[in-house]
Amino acid sequence: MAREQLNSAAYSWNGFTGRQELAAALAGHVAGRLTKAIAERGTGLLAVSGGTTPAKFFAALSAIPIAWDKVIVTLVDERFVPASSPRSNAGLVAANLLQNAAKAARFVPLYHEATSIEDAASSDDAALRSLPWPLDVVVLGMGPDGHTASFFPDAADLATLLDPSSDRIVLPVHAASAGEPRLTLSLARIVEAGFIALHIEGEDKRIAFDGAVAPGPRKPIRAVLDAAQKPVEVFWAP
Ligand SMILES: O=C(O)[C@H](O)[C@@H](O)[C@H](O)[C@H](O)COP(=O)(O)O
Repeated sequence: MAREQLNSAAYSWNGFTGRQELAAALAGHVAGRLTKAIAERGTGLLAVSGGTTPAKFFAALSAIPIAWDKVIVTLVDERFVPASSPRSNAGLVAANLLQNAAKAARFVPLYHEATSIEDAASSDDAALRSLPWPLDVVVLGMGPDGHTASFFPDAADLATLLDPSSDRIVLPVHAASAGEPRLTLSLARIVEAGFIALHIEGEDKRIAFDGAVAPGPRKPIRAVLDAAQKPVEVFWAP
């Protein structure tokens, strides 16, 4: 269990001594919340982030024998690349999460060929409306710059991405620091989730998180903490 628990109104800190211990604990929490959702409403809706951090957590979660055939997995955000690209979050999820018991889950990707990122976001927005919102579980990552999802500090139209009253599900993102155009869930859909986990590892990210919650210029992760309807559960290991 967590070695260090600090609470505040906006988040609960769960510190672990090792990354494998964190992965097992986070996987257990997510599996439990999905099982509860399935019992309450017949399905569990999970959104996960990509990047380099989640692989151990995905592997641990994939092996837990819950009713995966009643789980829908989608992405918090996606790079505007096909699943075959090494940059693809859909590819990361396919290789690490949709394995073992979790192979039975339904996966809803964000990327598909389109003439522009705006067109892709609009068609995603229409297509994902049929999912059983709100999210039951969302697992966020965070960059050293305090971005989460694809809410990059230098994103054009960042205010639209962070609008807690938005009725959008998927939005397009243009941000020089992102590497390529992105598709992202809106903050509004993220903060209404039943369980919001923030999975970060390493001293650099702990320092970045501490900086984001301290007084000062508001970083995107702080916008999520401020708007979340329940405390965000932070899972951190060195
Ligand atoms: O597509 C992505 O990259 C993610 O969704 C993004 O929000 C990620 O969680 C952070 O950038 C942290 O990435 P790392 O895990 O690689 O540090």
